[in-house]
Amino acid sequence: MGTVVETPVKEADATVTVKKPTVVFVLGKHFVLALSSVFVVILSGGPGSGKGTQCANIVEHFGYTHLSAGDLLRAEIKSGSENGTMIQNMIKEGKIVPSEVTIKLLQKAMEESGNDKFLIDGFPRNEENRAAFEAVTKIEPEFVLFFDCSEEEMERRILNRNQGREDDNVETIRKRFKVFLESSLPVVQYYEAKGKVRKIDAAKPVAEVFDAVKAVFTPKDEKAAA
Ligand SMILES: Nc1ncnc2c1ncn2[C@@H]1O[C@H](COP(=O)(O)OP(=O)(O)O)[C@@H](O)[C@H]1O
Ligand SMILES: Nc1ccn([C@@H]2O[C@H](COP(=O)(O)OP(=O)(O)O)[C@@H](O)[C@H]2O)c(=O)n1
Ligand SMILES: [Mg+2]
Repeated sequence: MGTVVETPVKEADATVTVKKPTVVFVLGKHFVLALSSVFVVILSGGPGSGKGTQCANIVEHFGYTHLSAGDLLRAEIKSGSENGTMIQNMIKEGKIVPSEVTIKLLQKAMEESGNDKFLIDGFPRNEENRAAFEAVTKIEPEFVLFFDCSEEEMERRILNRNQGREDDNVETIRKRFKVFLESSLPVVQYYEAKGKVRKIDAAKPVAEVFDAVKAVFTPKDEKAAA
């Protein structure tokens, strides 16, 4: 994780170890590590556009840690957490879980990973997600990979996904498409205005999509040398 200087910080009777230049601040009664020195890439795109599939490829080739907001929320349901029922109902309805819940899961996963390069898949999904994440973590993504795919193709893929997901049915898919258009696309537009969006034609076969993804991750000087 780069050069790490460990500094003990004391607050009340809690002691945490901070890795510089990480910033620590207090949210409610809990310490929250703001991992402002990490390298974050956001993956956005409609449900079924292939985000998870390409994340697995990126992890293998470029050594990132993959954090899927949906996977973290599904694991939280399985863990028997007090928020489990609420999360399950939101997912069944295709609604976005309150940011506080998702951000805590993301932060915990980042802190436990031991890595400093993250793919954040399926987050932020609305303006509330984005603003809360930035306010709490101070993390600014390096870029946003946007997977562009037609609803027709995404629906076909989801109905063949076979992962036993409760939201992979026509009724919920339609709701998720609506949420994507109304709530998630504006976030992509926000990053677009900052010049951070790298748009990928995600309707192509997996290997071709990965070729396009690889080109985004490969530093320019390496591309010139190749
Ligand atoms: N480029 C592709 N072409 C065809 N099928 C794909 C492609 N990418 C992913 N899939 C399949 O489509 C389904 C949805 O992909 P997934 O990676 O779970 O998407 P997302 O995380 O964006 O919802 C999976 O069954 C996956 O195997
Ligand atoms: N930031 C997020 C991401 C997912 N979710 C919930 O989790 C569901 C599944 O998300 P996902 O990322 O696993 O879905 P896919 O795009 O992979 O199909 C969403 O439809 C939301 O109900 C959320 O509430 N907030
Ligand atoms: Mg996914």
